[in-house]
Amino acid sequence: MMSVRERARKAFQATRALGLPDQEVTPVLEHLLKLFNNNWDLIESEDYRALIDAYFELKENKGEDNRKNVVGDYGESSRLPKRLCLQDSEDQASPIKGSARQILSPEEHGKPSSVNLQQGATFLNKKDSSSSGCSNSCKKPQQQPVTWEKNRPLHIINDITKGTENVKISLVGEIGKQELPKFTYMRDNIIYQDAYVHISLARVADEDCCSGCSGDCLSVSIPCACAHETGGEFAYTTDGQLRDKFLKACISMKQDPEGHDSVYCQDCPLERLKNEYKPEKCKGHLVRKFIKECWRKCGCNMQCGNRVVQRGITCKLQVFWTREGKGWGVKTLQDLPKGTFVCEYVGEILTNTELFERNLKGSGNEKHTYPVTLDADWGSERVLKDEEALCLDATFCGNVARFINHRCFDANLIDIPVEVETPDRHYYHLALFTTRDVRASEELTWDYGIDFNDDEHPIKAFKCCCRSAFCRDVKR
Ligand SMILES: C[S@@+](CC[C@H](N)C(=O)[O-])C[C@H]1O[C@@H](n2cnc3c(N)ncnc32)[C@H](O)[C@@H]1O
Repeated sequence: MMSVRERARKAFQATRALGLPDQEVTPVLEHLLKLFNNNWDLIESEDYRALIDAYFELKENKGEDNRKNVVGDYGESSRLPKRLCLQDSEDQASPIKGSARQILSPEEHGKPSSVNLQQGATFLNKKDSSSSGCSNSCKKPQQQPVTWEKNRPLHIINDITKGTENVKISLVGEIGKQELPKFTYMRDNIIYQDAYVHISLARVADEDCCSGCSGDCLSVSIPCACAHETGGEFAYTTDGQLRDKFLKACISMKQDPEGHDSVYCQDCPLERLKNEYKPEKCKGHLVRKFIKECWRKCGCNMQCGNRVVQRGITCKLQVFWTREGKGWGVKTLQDLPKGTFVCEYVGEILTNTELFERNLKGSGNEKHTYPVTLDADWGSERVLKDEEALCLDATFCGNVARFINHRCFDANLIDIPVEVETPDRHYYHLALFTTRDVRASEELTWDYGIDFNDDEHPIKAFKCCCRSAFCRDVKR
């Protein structure tokens, strides 16, 4: 059991990470403790969400000049900050639900009383500059911590994962301002219909696993067969981060694709989609670096250091509404060192043809799109059959990664292919790792690798609002 002193120290550590001065946080903390009957769990839940929101609400209400009177601002009222309106998806147990219900008055609760994340989302993208309201003249080289600006009631879903992940992932929006996302949360990829993904132990050759190992493969002096893919050295360090050299090579490949090897399909599935009868020549696919994780045929245990992605999300993340016209986005609620695994991009596994057919069924006016092509193996010698040219589509079913927005060139995440269950490279996992140290409350982004000038691409590019100094969407 942590002492009060220790708990207070941790609370200040969290607020300091956001740049909030201790002397201003102290009275807010004291007030909330009184309100919550010294229940520290309520202060600590959601990464000190109640404390941080109370602080910002007060600041916004009173303005810079009145900060010194912070204690008096709450007076003896037993109200929660009105921006805190807590909701759960119906089958979730929220740590603050009981207390929130007791404390909030009906008008403070706001309108909606329950949230369902249902199926039935939209699909295709539209180059819609009017709704985004952004232009490339508003560039900033660095991503900034995300905080709430306006004094509006907040809408919080305690856990969008409905208990399927190791950690809860909350969603925060402004009531009445934006529609809640409609999709089914899924922790793992699932085949939609025609995709050929053959997972069988018989397909895993002896040289593709380490049946002779035991315990943790990273703790032995001579790396086992599972390190062959990454040049005889595991991709991970014993701290669970990506090895710097490996990460650097992946980033360099992403940032300078022309300077790296590409392979060309004999009959490119992407070109076939653009023009079935007269496909153009393959434009090339980058030869990607793969991570290979130990799996079921390996002798090591689940805690083996070479099993990171398959153990799932461990970082504290939050879905929030972005202000730049990108829709929902994801931020981290904790500092993340460089090379940290954040999450996998999860969706339905579709063939490219199925994706194309889905596109045709859509209205063409959908604002956001969620497909990612699994083309890291498309350039191998053989011709890919249709059922082997795959993509992940998170439109209807997916995990938190479906909310992560794009940033050109200097994104703080990078996508890396990961082999887990099958050595067949037309199916693999796509994992997102930090490219640098990321501070708590920064928005997480990855470079989707979009060519904003490719007007022929079956999925139209959006108007980019990434604000990177290196934004590639310069034409418009
Ligand atoms: C995978 S989703 C990301 C989550 C999405 N923002 C949402 O609200 O569900 C991709 C879509 O988000 C939007 N988006 C992502 N990054 C963007 C950016 N840099 N600029 C503008 N829109 C962006 C685009 O509409 C894109 O089709």
